[in-house]
Amino acid sequence: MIHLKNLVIGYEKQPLVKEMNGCFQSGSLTAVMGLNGTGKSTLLRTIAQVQKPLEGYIHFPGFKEMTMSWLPQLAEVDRSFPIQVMDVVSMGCWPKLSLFRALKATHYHRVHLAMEQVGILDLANKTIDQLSGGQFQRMLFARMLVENSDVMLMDEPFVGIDTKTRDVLLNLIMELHQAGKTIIAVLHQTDIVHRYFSDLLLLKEEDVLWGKTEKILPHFHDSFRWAEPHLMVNEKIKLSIVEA
Ligand SMILES: Nc1ncnc2c1ncn2[C@@H]1O[C@H](COP(=O)(O)OP(=O)(O)OP(=O)(O)O)[C@@H](O)[C@H]1O
Repeated sequence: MIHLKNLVIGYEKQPLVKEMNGCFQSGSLTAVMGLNGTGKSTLLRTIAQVQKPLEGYIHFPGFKEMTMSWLPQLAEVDRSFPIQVMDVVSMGCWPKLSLFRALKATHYHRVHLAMEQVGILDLANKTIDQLSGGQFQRMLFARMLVENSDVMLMDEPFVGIDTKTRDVLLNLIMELHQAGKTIIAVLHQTDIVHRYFSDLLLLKEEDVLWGKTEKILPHFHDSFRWAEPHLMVNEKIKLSIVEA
């Protein structure tokens, strides 16, 4: 469980939203929504402990040795670095390796499997500057699969990618959820949140609403009447895992 207690997030002593209290249960699937600039990414960074809260704290009861991984926003990542796809995905093994220890056959097997799951095996030897947005996101997702952490934080996983990639990643998120991972994802797509995410944390100006999606989502529509049509995805999306 991830417990937020009187948590205030922000920068330079300026809070972004009201204090937060509540829990992400282990194995829960939570969407974080809100208008631009309300603090969604800041909340993820604070949970990941790369940023300090202004007030309050986060603790992790029930986890003995909790591991956490992070899927960054595509726009935040430097895509010009001269490195191959396979090397990026292999980085997912690093947190579990002691310093300077080489990858073993089992690690390579995991890397291979993850690239296969996201459909980028044929891109293994390409450098990352040769990838499309969707291929790049699949690669970052494969790295996260290799990390296999207890908690997975995803910052706008479906922005800047094609619908086919979105469906592949959404299927994998559902599989990870069924495997018991705790998933917290910043999302803008209300129909995906409505259909697939059981819990919703909604950041509104000066307010935080948190609970079951069916109760909270209508409040998002209140503040989002001007929702950008291109962010609303096709209702015909087919997900094998959900329909099985
Ligand atoms: N390092 C920083 N220092 C100061 N202010 C920052 C910093 N990073 C972000 N901010 C500001 O904090 C606010 C919240 O930013 P954040 O990226 O968390 O919002 P968001 O809800 O994720 O937005 P979006 O939907 O546009 O990604 C914004 O007004 C932003 O300009």
